[in-house]
Amino acid sequence: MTRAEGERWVIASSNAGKLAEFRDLLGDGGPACVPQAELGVVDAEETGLTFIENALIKARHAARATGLPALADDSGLCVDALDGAPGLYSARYAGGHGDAAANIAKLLAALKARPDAGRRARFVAVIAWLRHPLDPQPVVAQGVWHGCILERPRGAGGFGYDPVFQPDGHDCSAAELPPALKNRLGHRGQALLALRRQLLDLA
Ligand SMILES: O=c1nc[nH]c2c1ncn2[C@H]1C[C@H](O)[C@@H](COP(=O)(O)OP(=O)(O)OP(=O)(O)O)O1
Ligand SMILES: [Mg+2]
Repeated sequence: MTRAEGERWVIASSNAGKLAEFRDLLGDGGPACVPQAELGVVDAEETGLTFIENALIKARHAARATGLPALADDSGLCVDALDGAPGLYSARYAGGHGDAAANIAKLLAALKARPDAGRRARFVAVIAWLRHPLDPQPVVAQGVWHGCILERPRGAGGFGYDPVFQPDGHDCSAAELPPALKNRLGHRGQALLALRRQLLDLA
């Protein structure tokens, strides 16, 4: 990212997989990006009804708690045959928060015996950046990654639903892709690229 040298942003996420991707995607030379937990920020309550609302809620919460510009990601997996579920509730699909194995088991059960056409899905990430908690002009960008849901998990990389998501154009799961390739192709990488373009336009 290209903002003033010496600047610090808080990354408003507690998800280790996302934080690792942000670290790689944001790279060196931009603002120092500090995960919210390192600054003592606890998770915001995700009360929104859309990815955009939740991304803004998380960014505003971290900006308020730290006094720093804040970057947040709200993301999820939307499955066509399930009318877009688990969607906004991807992290808590099976009840507890962030239990990837339980979430995957519930998803595979919901899609049991579905033919290929019913297994179309997309990852969606909305990233919001706020200068301060009352910033009236947040910068917001979305990324989408299309694919389908596999019949069983494959691979040990990535996080969340990656082992059951086969991106279009690839013969493997997202958890089997080299991390740099997932970052370049994936919803989060696409959203960050779009955000970066907007920030450059504002500079
Ligand atoms: O690249 C991904 N690969 C696999 N799974 C993914 C991905 N991106 C989002 N997902 C799924 C799992 C995650 O748990 C949920 C997001 O929920 P979401 O509330 O945005 O994140 P979270 O609660 O895990 O962390 P936080 O809110 O602190 O950023 O969607
Ligand atoms: Mg969350």
